[in-house]
Amino acid sequence: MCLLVLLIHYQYEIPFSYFSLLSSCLKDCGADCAKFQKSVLECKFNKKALERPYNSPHAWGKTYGDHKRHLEFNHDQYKELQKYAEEIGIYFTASGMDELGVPFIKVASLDTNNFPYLKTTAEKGRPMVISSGMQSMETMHRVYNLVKPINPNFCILQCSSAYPLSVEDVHLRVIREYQSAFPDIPIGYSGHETGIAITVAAVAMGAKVVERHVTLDKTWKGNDHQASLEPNELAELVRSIRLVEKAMGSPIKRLLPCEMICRSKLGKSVVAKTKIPAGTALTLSMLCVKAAEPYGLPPEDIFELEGKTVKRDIEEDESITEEEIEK
Ligand SMILES: CC(=O)N[C@H](C=O)[C@@H](O)[C@H](O)[C@H](O)COP(=O)(O)O
Ligand SMILES: C=C(OP(=O)(O)O)C(=O)O
Repeated sequence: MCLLVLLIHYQYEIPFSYFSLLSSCLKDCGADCAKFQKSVLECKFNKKALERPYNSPHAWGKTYGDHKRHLEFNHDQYKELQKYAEEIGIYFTASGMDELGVPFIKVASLDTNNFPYLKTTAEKGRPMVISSGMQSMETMHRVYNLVKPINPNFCILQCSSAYPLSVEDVHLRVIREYQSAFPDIPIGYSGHETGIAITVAAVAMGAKVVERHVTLDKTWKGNDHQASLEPNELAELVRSIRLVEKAMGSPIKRLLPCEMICRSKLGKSVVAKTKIPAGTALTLSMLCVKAAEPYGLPPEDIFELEGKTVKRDIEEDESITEEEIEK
C-alpha cells in the first residue's frame, strides 16, 4: 500500500481561536499533518508589490501589504499552534519556514523557481515537499536537477494555482509526466478545486502526498475558502483516499479466492453438444460452452481440443474434463 501523507492547509483568515477546533477536527478526520503558511513579507514582496492596491472582495486591507500583514500569524502564535498539534498527535509544518523544527519543509508554488531559496532549503537536509503551481515542465526539470544532488529526500506535487480551480485546469495527467520524468522520487498532488473526487483520482494515479486546504465554512471571506474542504468533506476525503489506496491492490491479474463462489456458479466450461462415443476425434461442432457441473475444461482452450480423441463415451450436455481427453 502506498504511503500517503495528507497535508492540511489551514485558512489563515479564520480567527485564531478557531484553530484548536480545526486541529482536533483534522486529527479526527484522519489527516496526518496540519500545514500553515509563514512568511516575512518584506522578503517575499518588494515595496511596490506591498503598496499595490488590493481591491478583491477578499481583501483585508487597502494595499496587498496591509492585507497580508492582517493575515500573518506571529511567532508565538505559531509556537502555540505547534504545541497544540503536538498535544493532539498530528504533524505540524508550514511552507516557508524551518526555525520551528518541522518534520519536513513545504516549498510553496510561488517559491519553486526561487532557486537561491530552494538551494538553501535543500541544504538544510530536511525532507522537502515542492509544489509546482505556476511552473513549466522545463522549470520542474531544473528544480529536480538542483535539489536532487543536495537532498534526495523530496517530492514534487502537481498543482495549478487558482482558487477555486476549474476542472479543465487541473491536468491530472501531469502526475504521469512527473512519474516518468522523476521515477526516483514520490509524486503528489496539491489541489485547489472544489469537492473531493479529483483529489481521490490523483491518489488512484499514484499521488503519494496530498494537500488540500481546509476551512470551517466555505462562505467566509478569504481567497481560498471556496476551494477548501469543510470538516465533513475532509473526513470523506480521508476515508475515500484510504479506501482507494487499499483498492489499488496488485498489478497481477489472476483468479482470486474470493471469485471461486461466483466461478463455481457461473464460470463457463467446455460441454458436449451431442453424444460423443469413445475414440471420436473432436470437432468444434460437437462442443459448446456452458456453466456446467462439474467444472470442465476452460473454454479459452476449446480450439486446442479439435482433433483430440475422447477416452470414454460422453453424454450430450456433459462437461468435458481434462481426464477424458487423450494426451
Ligand atoms: C501560490 C500561493 O501562495 N498559494 C497559496 C496556497 O495555495 C494561497 O493560499 C494564496 O496565498 C492565496 O490564494 C492568496 O490569496 P490572497 O492574495 O487573497 O492573500
Ligand atoms: C501555496 C502553497 O501551496 P501550493 O503551492 O501547493 O498551492 C503553500 O504551501 O503555501
